Amino acid sequence: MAEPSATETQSAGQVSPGPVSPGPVSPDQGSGVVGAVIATRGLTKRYRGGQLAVDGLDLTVPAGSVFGFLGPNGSGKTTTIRMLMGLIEPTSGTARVLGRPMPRAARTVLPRVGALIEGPALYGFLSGQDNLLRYDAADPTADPRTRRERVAAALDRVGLAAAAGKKAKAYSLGMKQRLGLAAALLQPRSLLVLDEPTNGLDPQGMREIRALVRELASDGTTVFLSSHLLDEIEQVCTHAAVMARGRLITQGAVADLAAGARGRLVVTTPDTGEAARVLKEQGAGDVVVAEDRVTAEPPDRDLADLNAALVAAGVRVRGFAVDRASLEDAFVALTGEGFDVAG
Ligand SMILES: Nc1ncnc2c1ncn2[C@@H]1O[C@H](COP(=O)(O)OP(=O)(O)OP(=O)(O)O)[C@@H](O)[C@H]1O
Repeated sequence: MAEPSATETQSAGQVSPGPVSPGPVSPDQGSGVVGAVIATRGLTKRYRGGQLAVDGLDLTVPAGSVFGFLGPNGSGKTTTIRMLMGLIEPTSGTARVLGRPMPRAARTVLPRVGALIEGPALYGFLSGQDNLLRYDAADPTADPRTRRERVAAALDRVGLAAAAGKKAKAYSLGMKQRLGLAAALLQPRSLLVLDEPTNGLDPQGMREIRALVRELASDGTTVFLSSHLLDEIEQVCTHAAVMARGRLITQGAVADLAAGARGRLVVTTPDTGEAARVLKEQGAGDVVVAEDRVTAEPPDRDLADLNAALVAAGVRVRGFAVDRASLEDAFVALTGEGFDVAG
């Protein structure tokens, strides 16, 4: 299968339902992982130029999760999503979505999947409502007699009912993204796949989309969303997988991933210079002084001894705490490098 060009990928922004009636699809059927909505084994993509974009990916997305697919730009997220959606063929390995192999079962699977990939393809000169009517009309399985109700319900679901008659070109970026989500929600979906849904949005737009994702997930729809923003994943997702350079670094419940890493030690003191010296002497790593605080990676020993050493050296300790570990700490601990986000 030929690789779609950038423009083809854009026009595939909404994966329109295929002509085949979906029929019952059990999420765990044949995936080998009970309850997995997405399961990949050794999934690999090498582009024609030789670029190894995805390398032996074993991904398991539990049913009902809000699953964050996290990684810096270029780590292989979009390539993975394009393989999951049957837009490109893997070089090797397998991908099952809703229990069926992709891309082979695309016509059966895609009607159950709402997708928003690389931004929605919208007609600016049409109203939000008319855009959705067109999307719905392009779906051969959609009953024209109930089209208006479906469109109204989708607009309502994403909070655009009041702006339904406004031309899409007058929408803010956040509203455009919400309209894209409404298009993905015209039919009942078992899975929503959102590629960087908050990319390019201002903080208000980001909040809107995050709130909407949480709400969509609350009715049990599995949501798979990619992001290069660690805090976004922490705020929205129940589960996450972390990618770096095409490889899976870790995956699991967000709480477990962060718990696997130690947070930073924070010492508040007027004697920062002396505190930094003692912390280094005691084996703390990456000691940083900022105003009246010294932060460091805690050494692998009882922190009570560390505090005692500070006090014994005459450091007046106002505060001594270990910050809650974040996913970023987990990423740094796992890869030995910072979560470098370009753009
Ligand atoms: N069509 C293509 N042909 C050749 N190389 C590609 C192609 N698409 C992506 N790549 C390369 O594959 C690697 C992974 O890219 P991919 O777009 O999947 O990453 P990503 O994590 O989604 O990043 P971004 O958020 O920037 O899209 C990158 O090095 C990229 O340059």
